[in-house]
Amino acid sequence: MGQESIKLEARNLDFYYSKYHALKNINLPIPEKKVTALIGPSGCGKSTLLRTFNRIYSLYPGLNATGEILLDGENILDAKYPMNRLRSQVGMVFQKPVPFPMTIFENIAYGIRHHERLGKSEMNDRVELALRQSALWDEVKDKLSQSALGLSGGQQQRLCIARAVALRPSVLLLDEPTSALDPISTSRIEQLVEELKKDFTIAIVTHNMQQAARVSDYTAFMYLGDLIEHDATATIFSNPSNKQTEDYITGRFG
Ligand SMILES: Nc1ncnc2c1ncn2[C@@H]1O[C@H](COP(=O)(O)OP(=O)(O)OP(=O)(O)O)[C@@H](O)[C@H]1O
Repeated sequence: MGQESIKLEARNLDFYYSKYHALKNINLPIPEKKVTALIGPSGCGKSTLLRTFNRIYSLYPGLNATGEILLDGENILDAKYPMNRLRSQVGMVFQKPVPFPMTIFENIAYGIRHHERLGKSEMNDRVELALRQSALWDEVKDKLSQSALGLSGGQQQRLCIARAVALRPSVLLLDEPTSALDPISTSRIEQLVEELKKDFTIAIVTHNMQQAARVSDYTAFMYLGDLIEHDATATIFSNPSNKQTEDYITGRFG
């Protein structure tokens, strides 16, 4: 690891789906304003780990995390950590873009209203900024009052990113954000991730190793609920220390 400051950090993190032990003693620092990729074969726990970072699992009974996840040094797993604050600090974007069945403008404004009261012109500015930050503004500025469902898949995914950044989080979690998209839309999202890391700390789950190599600064390789290796992306892809990591990145399994 370099000298970056650590924004988010899993410490001795275990996670259970009822009795199933899905994450085993995970220790992972996520440096600020960098991209950290989580990779590993299907079922290794990448999405589970990403979801613990915003405690989304706490919506479901029977799921349990132990250990700590520190966000700016505060443990977000602590029941006293306010969920509202967590939701505004840590934004999430899912695999399949799911815009709300509303106008493009309302898709962004809706979430903002849950957290803040803004006047009309302030709201307009915030919506515009979010759309600019997501590289969507030029394509939608003349149709903000049209339904978001009329956008292409790639545009819908950038709208979902806009919806997340509109709440001004410090961390963005991206769960296989391009796996439902064509190559051109994928490449736009990858460029966007490069831009977004100037303002946000990003963790991205991807099953696409070329994507991890292209977009991330750090890569964590997981296998069967264990974090096997975590290092600078260049090191993981050129000189991994662990044999399992090497086998995975060279395509020998997974
Ligand atoms: N809601 C759930 N209830 C029970 N077990 C679950 C649940 N969700 C995931 N699991 C199990 O936890 C393990 C990790 O799943 P997870 O989705 O985190 O893996 P992943 O690495 O993201 O896989 P993929 O690349 O296929 O999405 C798997 O064995 C999975 O079957």
